[in-house]
Amino acid sequence: MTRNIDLAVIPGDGIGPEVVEQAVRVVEAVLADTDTGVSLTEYELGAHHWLATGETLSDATLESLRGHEAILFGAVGAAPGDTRVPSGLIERELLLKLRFSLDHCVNLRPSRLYPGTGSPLRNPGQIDFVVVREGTEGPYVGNGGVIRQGTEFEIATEVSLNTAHGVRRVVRDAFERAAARPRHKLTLVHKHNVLVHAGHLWRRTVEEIAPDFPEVAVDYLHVDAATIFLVTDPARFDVIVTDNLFGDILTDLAGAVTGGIGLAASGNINLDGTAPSMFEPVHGSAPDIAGQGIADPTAAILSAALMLHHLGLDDAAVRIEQAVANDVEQRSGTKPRGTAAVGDSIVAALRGVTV
Ligand SMILES: NC(=O)C1=CN([C@@H]2O[C@H](COP(=O)(O)OP(=O)(O)OC[C@H]3O[C@@H](n4cnc5c(N)ncnc54)[C@H](O)[C@@H]3O)[C@@H](O)[C@H]2O)C=CC1
Ligand SMILES: CC(C)CC(=O)C(=O)O
Ligand SMILES: [Mg+2]
Repeated sequence: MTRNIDLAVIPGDGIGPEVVEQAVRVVEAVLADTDTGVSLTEYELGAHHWLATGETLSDATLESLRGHEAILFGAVGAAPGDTRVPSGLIERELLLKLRFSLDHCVNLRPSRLYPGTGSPLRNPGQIDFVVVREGTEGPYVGNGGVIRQGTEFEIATEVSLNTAHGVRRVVRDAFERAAARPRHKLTLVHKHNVLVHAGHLWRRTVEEIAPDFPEVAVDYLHVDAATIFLVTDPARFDVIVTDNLFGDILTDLAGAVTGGIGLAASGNINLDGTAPSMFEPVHGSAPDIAGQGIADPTAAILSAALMLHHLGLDDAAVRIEQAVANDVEQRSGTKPRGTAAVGDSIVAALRGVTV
């Protein structure tokens, strides 16, 4: 064994543990054929853990997580109707606290229509783009408040925070990704016709950085128009750069048009290596299907592949992606399989893939 990767695993709530179990199996299977080993440390966190202990994410747990090379994350959050868990508590005090504390400024969300995947679109074309969503700022920072609560004069604010530093590093990362991809195209998505303060910062930043990447063609869409094109002509996109909220919404839509949210992977990237990056499916804890063994683990498995790329284990990552592509190709027209059956099938498909 020449290398051992030290992973933290946070299965979370609902379908999180179900899909992470399959992702871990696939990582272990792909590395079994290599001289890289893997150590896993599981962290019990999420709404269920808060109900049992009152802990969302303690400083000690956060410090311990910092010591790992990467984090594989399932999903967290209670069912929207579960009144035992205050809405937003787990999302803010666990998930967003992790992303913010570990400086996960780039939320990387690739979207690819695998051959054989059913898209709800009649003529989807070749969909292969990546959304570079800002991950630590925007309207998700909790900058707001309520006054005169419960009265007819109640005022609630939720202020979007955008720093020059935060926007610049994400935009530069998006340009670098566009330059490294064959089509060399970058689309800024915002709403700068109305959100003139934040929007103009994003726009000026793109204009400032563009000359460093003359090979990258830049265009711009307002977010409402972007939703149209994601449905009518998703093949036009290559790299999209956008803020935290718009990126959240666009990537669920992107998941839907590329065959379902159960296929959509993501990475929360710490760009300067000061903390571990974290890899998770785009979807949430899906309380409506939790415990039934029917969640699609493919998004979690593809997130694990993104993690292996990030750790420099490109051959292992490409093998997983190819095994997924082979498996997905055989799905068309067949009965949906359960979570474990999809994991079995992808582990089996790995055997036939060499790089
Ligand atoms: N990263 C995270 O941990 C996230 C957590 N959440 C939390 O998850 C909980 C549920 O949120 P929702 O808005 O319902 O979003 P969701 O993504 O959990 O579910 C939306 C729909 O997609 C389906 N779905 C999701 N993943 C699937 C999979 N792997 N296979 C098959 N179907 C799948 C669900 O059954 C549901 O019908 C909430 O507490 C929310 O705050 C939501 C999004 C991200
Ligand atoms: C609960 C949100 C903060 C997470 C989410 O929906 C996402 O990151 O896609
Ligand atoms: Mg989301």
